[in-house]
Amino acid sequence: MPEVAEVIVDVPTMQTNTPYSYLIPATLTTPLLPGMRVIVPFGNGSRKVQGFVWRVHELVSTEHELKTIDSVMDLSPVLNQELMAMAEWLASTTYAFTISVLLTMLPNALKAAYEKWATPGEQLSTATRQRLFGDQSRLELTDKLPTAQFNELMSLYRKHAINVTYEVKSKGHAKLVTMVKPALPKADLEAAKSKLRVTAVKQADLLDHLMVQTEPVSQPALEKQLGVTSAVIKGAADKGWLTRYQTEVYRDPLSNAVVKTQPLKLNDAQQTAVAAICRATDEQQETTFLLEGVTGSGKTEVYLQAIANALEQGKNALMLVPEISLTPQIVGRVRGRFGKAVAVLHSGLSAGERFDEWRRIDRGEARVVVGARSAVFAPLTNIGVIIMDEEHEASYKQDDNPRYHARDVALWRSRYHHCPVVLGSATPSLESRARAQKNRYQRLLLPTRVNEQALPKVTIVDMTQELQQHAESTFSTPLMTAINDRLARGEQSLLMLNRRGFSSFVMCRDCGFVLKCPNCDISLTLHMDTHSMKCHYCGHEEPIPQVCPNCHSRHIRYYGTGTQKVEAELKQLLPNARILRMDVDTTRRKGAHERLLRQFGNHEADILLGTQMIAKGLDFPDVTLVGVLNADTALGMPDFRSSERTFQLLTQVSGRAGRAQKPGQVFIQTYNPDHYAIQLAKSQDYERFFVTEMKLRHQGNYPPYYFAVKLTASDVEERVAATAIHKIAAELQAGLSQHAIILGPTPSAIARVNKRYYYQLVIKYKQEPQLSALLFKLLNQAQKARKGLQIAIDNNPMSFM
Ligand SMILES: Nc1ncnc2c1ncn2[C@@H]1O[C@H](COP(=O)(O)OP(=O)(O)OP(=O)(O)O)[C@@H](O)[C@H]1O
Ligand SMILES: [Zn+2]
Ligand SMILES: [Zn+2]
Repeated sequence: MPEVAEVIVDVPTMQTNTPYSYLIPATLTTPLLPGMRVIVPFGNGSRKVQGFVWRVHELVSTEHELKTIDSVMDLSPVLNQELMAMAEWLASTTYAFTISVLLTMLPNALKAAYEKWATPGEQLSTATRQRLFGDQSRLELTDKLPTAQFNELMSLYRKHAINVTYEVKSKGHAKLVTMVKPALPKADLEAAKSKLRVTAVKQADLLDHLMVQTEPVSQPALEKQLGVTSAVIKGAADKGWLTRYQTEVYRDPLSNAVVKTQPLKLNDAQQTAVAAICRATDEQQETTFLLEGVTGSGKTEVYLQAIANALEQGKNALMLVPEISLTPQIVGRVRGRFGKAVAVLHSGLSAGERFDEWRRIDRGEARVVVGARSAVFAPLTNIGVIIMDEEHEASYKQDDNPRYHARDVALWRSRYHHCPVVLGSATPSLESRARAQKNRYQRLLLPTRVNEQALPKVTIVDMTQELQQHAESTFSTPLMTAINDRLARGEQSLLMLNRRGFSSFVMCRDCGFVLKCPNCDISLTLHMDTHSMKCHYCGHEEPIPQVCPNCHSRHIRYYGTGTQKVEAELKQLLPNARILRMDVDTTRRKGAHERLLRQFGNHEADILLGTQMIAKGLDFPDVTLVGVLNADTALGMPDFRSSERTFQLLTQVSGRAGRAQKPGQVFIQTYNPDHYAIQLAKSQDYERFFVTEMKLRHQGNYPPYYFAVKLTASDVEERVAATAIHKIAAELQAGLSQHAIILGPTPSAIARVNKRYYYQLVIKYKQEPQLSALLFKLLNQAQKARKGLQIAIDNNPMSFM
């Protein structure tokens, strides 16, 4: 009986959740399973696309004239049963298309790259053919072709004078290394050596080595060890002395040696927490724990011992941390405890490294996975515990399709594997803390720092008063005094510049003109390192203007407080201090982040000046001072979460001070000294903040009291986007209950990005059983209504902006 595969195809311009059916070729000998990648013909003509087998069924009589699968890319599924089941759930809860969910789960190396090839058609004249193709039978259509040639080929294509074919290329490839082993017994090698000319020293060395070599070694290692060239090895292979073969090796992203560590003796609170988590692992309970521990309370040690227990039970463990490349310290700690059993997944790896780590997990060779957001899709089986460090971090939510939150995926996997999840933080998200209040999550507390060290003393500096004394300075007198004290004592300081929504720009003093991006409604940012103006949204770049483009005045000035500018000011104030700067510019190169932290850890600098990057996870014993240069930037955002963000950030960064023997001190510079988020960050009183903020959320009908969905319509024509969002608003009004609240429609906070206009609305609701179906209906309608109009749905958005 012929079989049919239902395939989710990868056609970006034609989004659909419906699988397409294809005949499975009778010649295929291995079974075709869900989760395997295939190449299938699509549409008219010879276009080929990649797809994922979704289901397989027997051919039924109603299915005729099905196309046949072209080829199968995998011998076994690249997405296992768990991930395929999850994809269906994730697509429906994030309002994403199944294909984008499937692709998100895979490492980049397994995503298809498409190549376009042009071949001459029948109607093409010989002269044109000769001019365009020369002696070649086909040409690859890439943007590397000269524009004129590319355009000519395209117009010929429209006239059917040439054909265009698509080919699917898989980028994933294993790294191979040549191995060498002796091919003859010792006596024969001995005999070969005796026949050598006396001048053949290298060959003699090689034979000596082969006589004692017991294990295969890699050819490059052997060449290096004996100081011979590859020609010598090849010659030896030709003579039959040795055998060479290729074997697969993994690219190791963490070649640096790590120090092996032993479990620490836990304090009572840690002990209670570890015991509760271990019991849930052992009894296969899907408990969600909220591990609420002040900064420096030893949460990491709790994670490590919970993981150790899972491994002892023969199970595996998943540990999520925010933006892992930013916290090499944490990776070091996990590796130090579990060594080679650890795989690391994060965006700082090369595609090849990531692919190799992924395969080590897939093959069961790595038993502990540490990674950032997308590591939540690691193909780990038999999970015994899932850990999510700094669970309140916004980076766990993906702000692109599919707009998933890693916490939701972690909870789904815990139900699938019947294992506990540990959500850890010094400042839990309001949502999680509220669930603990209702006993949906089990709360575990680490109320004090290890060794009973006190939390650092926090001083609030009122910048409105400071400003009256010395107008131009970023640094207040008390903070400057404290920094000088640290320099005198040989202790270290962290200085944080809060850069969210805040950067250097150029303004004309005569007419007030601000240089803006031609594609987006946002001012361009000044970058001194590249001497250019850049758009942070679309990447547009242009030279720094010398005269005002508007009034031609020469009085054009730099504004704002970029980290570079603050660094320059600091150097002037403290010429003898050694300063390291950490921001997007100084950490762009691979490994730069790690290097900066290592230098700081080795006391090669007195001051680490950085953006939010330095706020979390760092554990340096000699840091006794933390300075926050501008606490207010997040507070100024018109968003319901701005107080929560501010409180979290200030508490986290304060927690970097005084973590070992020496007590810590913190200075927070602010223009809103009386704001409750700043006052409560001063006392580092999370529980009071929780109660205060919950009251306000209750009054304003905000999450976690209400659920929220944000809808955005965008188009290259403003009118189209605006009409679409108003139409959607009307349908929602009609389809939802009276209790649902719709905010908007309004233009989005940044109304134009990359030449597209954005309009949005937010739905707040408590219970709307119809909502999900209605949203899917609206999504499909809009997609059909006009090509290019895009509707994005963000379920539980991180912000309403
Ligand atoms: N039981 C223990 N005995 C001795 N030292 C410990 C113990 N537990 C943890 N520590 C040490 O205390 C320090 C702080 O611990 P850790 O970094 O895990 O805190 P944390 O709770 O994750 O803090 P943060 O939220 O600020 O990142 C670390 O240097 C760690 O090695
Ligand atoms: Zn732009
Ligand atoms: Zn001007």
